[in-house]
Amino acid sequence: MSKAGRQKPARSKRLILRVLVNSILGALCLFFLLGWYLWHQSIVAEEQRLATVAERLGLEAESAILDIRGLLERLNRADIEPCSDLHIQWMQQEAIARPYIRSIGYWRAIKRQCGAGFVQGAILTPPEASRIYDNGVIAWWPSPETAVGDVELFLMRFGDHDVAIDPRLLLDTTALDQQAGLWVENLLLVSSPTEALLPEPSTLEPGLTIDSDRQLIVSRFSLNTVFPMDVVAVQPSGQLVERYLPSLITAAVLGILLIVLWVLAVFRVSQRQLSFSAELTNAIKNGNITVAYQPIVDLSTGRCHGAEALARWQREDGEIISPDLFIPVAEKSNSIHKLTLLVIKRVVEEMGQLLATHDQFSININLSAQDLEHPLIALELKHILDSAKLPASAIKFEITERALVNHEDSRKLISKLRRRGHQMAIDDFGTGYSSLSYLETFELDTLKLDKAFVDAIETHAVTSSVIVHIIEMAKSLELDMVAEGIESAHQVQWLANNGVQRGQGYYYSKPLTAAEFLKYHAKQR
Ligand SMILES: Nc1nc2c(ncn2[C@@H]2O[C@@H]3COP(=O)(O)O[C@H]4[C@@H](O)[C@H](n5cnc6c(=O)[nH]c(N)nc65)O[C@@H]4COP(=O)(O)O[C@H]3[C@H]2O)c(=O)[nH]1
Repeated sequence: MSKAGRQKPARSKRLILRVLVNSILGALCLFFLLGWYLWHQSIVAEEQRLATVAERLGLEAESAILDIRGLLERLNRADIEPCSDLHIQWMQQEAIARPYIRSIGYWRAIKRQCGAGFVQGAILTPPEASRIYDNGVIAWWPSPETAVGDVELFLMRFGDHDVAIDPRLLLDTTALDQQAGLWVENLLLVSSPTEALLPEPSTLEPGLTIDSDRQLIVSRFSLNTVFPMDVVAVQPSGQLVERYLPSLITAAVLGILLIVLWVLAVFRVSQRQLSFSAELTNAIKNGNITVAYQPIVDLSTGRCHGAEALARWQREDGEIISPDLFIPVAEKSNSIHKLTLLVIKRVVEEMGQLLATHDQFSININLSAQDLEHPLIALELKHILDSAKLPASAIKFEITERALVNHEDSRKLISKLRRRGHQMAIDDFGTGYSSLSYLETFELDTLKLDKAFVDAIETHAVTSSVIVHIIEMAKSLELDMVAEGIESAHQVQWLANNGVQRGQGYYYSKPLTAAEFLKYHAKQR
């Protein structure tokens, strides 16, 4: 093996490196994008959590105030002797049923006459009210004058009754790790914890605010049923990091692990593919491609009139690779043109003598789509045949339907080659997308019936009826027909009866080496 053959080409190393760098960059982009998305989602979830806390606390406070107002209305409406035993007993029951009510009192004009609850009697007689609302509610903000023990109560009077509320119990922050406060008209009624430094609601927009100076997320929830109330809940934004850091670290570790696995997989696959492709390029460069010949036989006489040249690649380790595998790789790596030229040269070397002495004998060579677009192929072919003094009729070309897709280039080359005397066959017809009208626009001589249709002869497969149509079509286009993949005498009979002139297949012979084929041909005489 040549030195060039042993060395992995620098080009493929560069390609692997490029694929690796690209896949690492791609994976990193994905990683950071995903990280950013997760982080963003965590912030949104956290903000949502805080907003929900503020809303829940606000709604609970509001429901207590509404409940109190309803109770006061009921007490006012009751037809009962004020400050009678029954009245006091009723107020007592209502007071102890609600944890936030310290006392319920009965007023006449500006004086509390009697009361019940934890603070009994008429002791709560604070001076001037803080607010008188249009809805009839009169409020006293918590102050030393409303204090009972060390708790300053919030008084709310409606009609002849009032209620002393322990504001601490309007804000249930049990099991919360946020700080919160309840305001009635910009007056802080209660906060939890008591020493919490909370921003005034008037300084905040309703909803969420990020206080980046103090590194806080703040949520304000406002209500205005009985009187204006606000709940402000606060949490340090650092808590977010604390809460989500462990799961983010786990995700990052998993992500890095996946990236490593992904890059390794990409590396292995590209290394395999590129080394396969590089190995093939070397094999073509070093001429390590052989040609097998499969006889093409006249179906009625059984005589061999030609052969199809089929490329073979035997790797270093002796493994024979099917052309179905390496032809697409050669096409992708742009070495198909060199491969085609190599096959043409081999055919001329190995079959030149036979072709020169048998003017009815010809060899079919496959052209790929890229060959039809190559600007030099016609020139190079002419040069090879002229050097061997062979006429153009000695070589026929097979093109697949796929190769006809880029039809302008294909049409030009087909026309040029035919003018020189080469015959053109369409291969694998019926397996692609050609229609009859499309086919008509090309100058062709032969139609090769694909093995799939031959296999289906006289079976119930759908393809068995298609072959009849393809044969009719070939006849109407005046194309010769060669059937591929014949494996039985029955198929030969059927094809011959239906007007197919020639065929190839294991029934006659498998593809042979050059020496075997020359022997096979010699026996025909
Ligand atoms: N089971 C079965 N198979 C049969 C029978 N008779 C022939 N074959 C196989 O069918 C394929 C016929 O070649 P194709 O249709 O041109 O299909 C060819 C052709 O399209 C492509 N190919 C082969 N050599 C070249 C080449 O030099 N250049 C290009 N561009 N393509 C090539 O590779 C394809 C596969 O080639 P191969 O593997 O050699 O496979 C060959 C042949 O070995 C049969 O009775 N039974």
